[in-house]
Amino acid sequence: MIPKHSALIAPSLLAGDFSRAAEEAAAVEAAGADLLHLDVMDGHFVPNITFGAQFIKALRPKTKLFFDVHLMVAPVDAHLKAFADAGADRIHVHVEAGPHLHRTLQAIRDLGCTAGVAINPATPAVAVAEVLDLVDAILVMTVNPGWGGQKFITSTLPKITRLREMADATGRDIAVQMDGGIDLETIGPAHAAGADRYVAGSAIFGTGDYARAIDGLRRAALATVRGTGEDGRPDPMR
Ligand SMILES: O=C(CO)[C@H](O)[C@H](O)COP(=O)(O)O
Repeated sequence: MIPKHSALIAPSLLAGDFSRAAEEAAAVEAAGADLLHLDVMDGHFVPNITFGAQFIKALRPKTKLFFDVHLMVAPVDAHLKAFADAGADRIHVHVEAGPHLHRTLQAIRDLGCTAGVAINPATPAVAVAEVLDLVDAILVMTVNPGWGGQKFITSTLPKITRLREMADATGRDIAVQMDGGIDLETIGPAHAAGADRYVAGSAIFGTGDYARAIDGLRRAALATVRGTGEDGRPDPMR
């Protein structure tokens, strides 16, 4: 398969310095990031606890980056409005978080955000088939959610291709977004499999040069696409 899609880079603040969160957000914006990925963990759906809507609201005036909010939270419905009010542009919820995914995705849209459905490594692609009309992105977990700095699970690659095919079959422009263990080695195979946007924490915030890291990831992805003239920076709102 030759992906026709470009490569957007979404630094995950999870790997940044929380004591300087606003500076970190501004720094990746200046370094050429396409989106800012914000990982909200509840200590229940996943073992770790990070931050909530108040934190995101405080960050909102500090950067113009698209806020790509990943809720690893169950149950989630009662919290959606707080994240929309805080300034989320897209809210991803997990297919595994239940109990009424269709209602949850509709609620996100009714709040004025775009919706993404996140899918864990052990969950088959077909689990999202009935909600594709409600989402603008599929967030494919390429690690088990809960922590940054984990190893990319290569057995997720065939699922990326299946999800790309399912997304394209809708005739709508649905992003297929990788999350976890993305680095210079893994981004190429993920892109070749059909992904078009990439969450990267350690591979950006773990370096001393964010611009070089972001540019390197984008180039490494696009290098796998034969004949592309794309610059990798289309509209992140889609
Ligand atoms: O959702 C996540 C973990 O649940 C993180 O976004 C993800 O792990 C990114 O971090 P890294 O690039 O360091 O793997």
